[in-house]
Amino acid sequence: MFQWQLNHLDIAVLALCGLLLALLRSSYNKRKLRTQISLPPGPRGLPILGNTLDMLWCDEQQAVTQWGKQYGDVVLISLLGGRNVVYLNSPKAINDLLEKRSRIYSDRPRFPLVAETAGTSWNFGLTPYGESWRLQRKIFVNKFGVQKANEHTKFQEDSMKPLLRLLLQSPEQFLDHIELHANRVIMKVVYDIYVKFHEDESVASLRAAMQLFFESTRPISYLVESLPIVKNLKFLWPGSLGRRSVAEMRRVTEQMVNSPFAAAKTRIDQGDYEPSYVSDLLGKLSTGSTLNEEVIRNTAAVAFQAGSDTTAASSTAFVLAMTIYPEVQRKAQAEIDRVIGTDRLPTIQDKGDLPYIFAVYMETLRWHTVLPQGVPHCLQEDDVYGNYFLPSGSIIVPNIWKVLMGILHDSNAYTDPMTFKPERYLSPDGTIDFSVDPRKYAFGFGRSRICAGMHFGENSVWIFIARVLATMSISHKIDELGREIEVRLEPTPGLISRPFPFQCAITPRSNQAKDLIVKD
Ligand code: HEM
Repeated sequence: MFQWQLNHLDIAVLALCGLLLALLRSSYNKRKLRTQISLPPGPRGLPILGNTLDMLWCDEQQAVTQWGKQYGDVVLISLLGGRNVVYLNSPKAINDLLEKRSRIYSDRPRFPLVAETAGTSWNFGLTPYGESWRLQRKIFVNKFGVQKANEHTKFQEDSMKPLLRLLLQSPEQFLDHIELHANRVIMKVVYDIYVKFHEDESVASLRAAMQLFFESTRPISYLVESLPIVKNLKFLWPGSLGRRSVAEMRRVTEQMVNSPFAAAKTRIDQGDYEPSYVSDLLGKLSTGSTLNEEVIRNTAAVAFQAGSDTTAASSTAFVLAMTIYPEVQRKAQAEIDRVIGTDRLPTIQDKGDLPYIFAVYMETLRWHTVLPQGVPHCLQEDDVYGNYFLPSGSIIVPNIWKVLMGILHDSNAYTDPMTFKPERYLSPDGTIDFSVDPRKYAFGFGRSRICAGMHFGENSVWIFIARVLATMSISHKIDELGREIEVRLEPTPGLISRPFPFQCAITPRSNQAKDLIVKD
């Protein structure tokens, strides 16, 4: 009988043929897919320019939401140079792609104008999915993740008193006070620097760098990548960028990254410091470790940049909501009075006993979306979703605002979405119903890219809400003719959104509340 014995060479040749066949088949399948299925729908673009002009001269959030209504859950637009931007407009599309397929959806696109003006290499929140990002995120999460967030609560609580005192003294400047407070918390925890005033030198560089950052992340930035000549046509750059020299813009960011770190280090060297993110990590430096001073300095600056404006924006949105919805304020204060009493301030330990306050926090995150379009992700491989082909390299934008304003219509959870209604999260027995938790969207997506400071941020915003409610009454400001000054939620445009400045009246709830604020 015929017998065929395989030697090592035959096996190797067979394995190679198998591999080749598999590669050919996969490439054939991909080509077939490209021709058989179509790109997602989207607004018709111009030849060569694609939808570039739409992106330059429109309110992006409005345009994107309109496209969502017209074209559905997944919308694609193309930019000059062939770059595709895919908008995800439903919780299902976001979950299916950014969560379930996070392996290939966790990269970041290049931010060419940020790279030009501020540099991106120091900021792991903007760097590509890879080893360096992984290392820095790990270090960061070790200090700010769910396990560690509670280690910072003491300062988050203590810093509320100086804020409440400022609100007593000059309530009309509440927006500045909230910003000072947010900066103060993050600067103390990260660098052990106590920010004294709103205009304090230590945060001036952050303010200037954030302005740069907002302007550099506008849609025009992708044009710089598609058409490098735009780099030299500075009159096309958004906001103030065109009027400033690149060297000056770089200096601002370098100052934000370097100055507080240097100040913290000097104090540590002199032995005159309290523990902070920087001192803890500097204490762990050892030869041969992947941790080094540069990584500590850069990740500290990321916390400073990502953690200030976001918490200030949410806290401000809460004050606006309380101005417009006095009945919510009354209910929340009644819960605090009932559970905590009036002779002490709530602490983070009380969170679980105050479900209505937690519902107010959740509704604050939903009602005003701080990052309405998240931070863009980037697709690393060609992919197929339903009947759509999604090309590798596409910029993927989760339309968080649309989702938080429109999702779950079927379950009635987010009906009447423009109204601030904490009751949406409460079960009939008064406990929280987490099935419609807006945190699933407000903090971004994918185990690897979800907000790395969400637990810390939650504690900051929650304690702000609870202590302001415990001690202050927020209401409409009255004008000279005795009329209420009308206010409404109008979000500022940009990557990080705040409510546009508004007026309100903030007064102590009672003499007892005042005593709690004033006494040490
Ligand atoms: C209300 C407060 C906050 C909100 C709503 C918020 C929201 C977000 C969102 C939507 C993202 C994008 C996630 C994605 O790519 O899908 C993000 C990323 C990030 N956030 Fe937050 N954030 C908040 C507070 C903070 C705080 C306090 C810190 C730091 C202490 C922080 C640090 C970061 C970092 C480092 C990233 C980038 C993560 C990465 O790319 O690996 N955030 N945040």
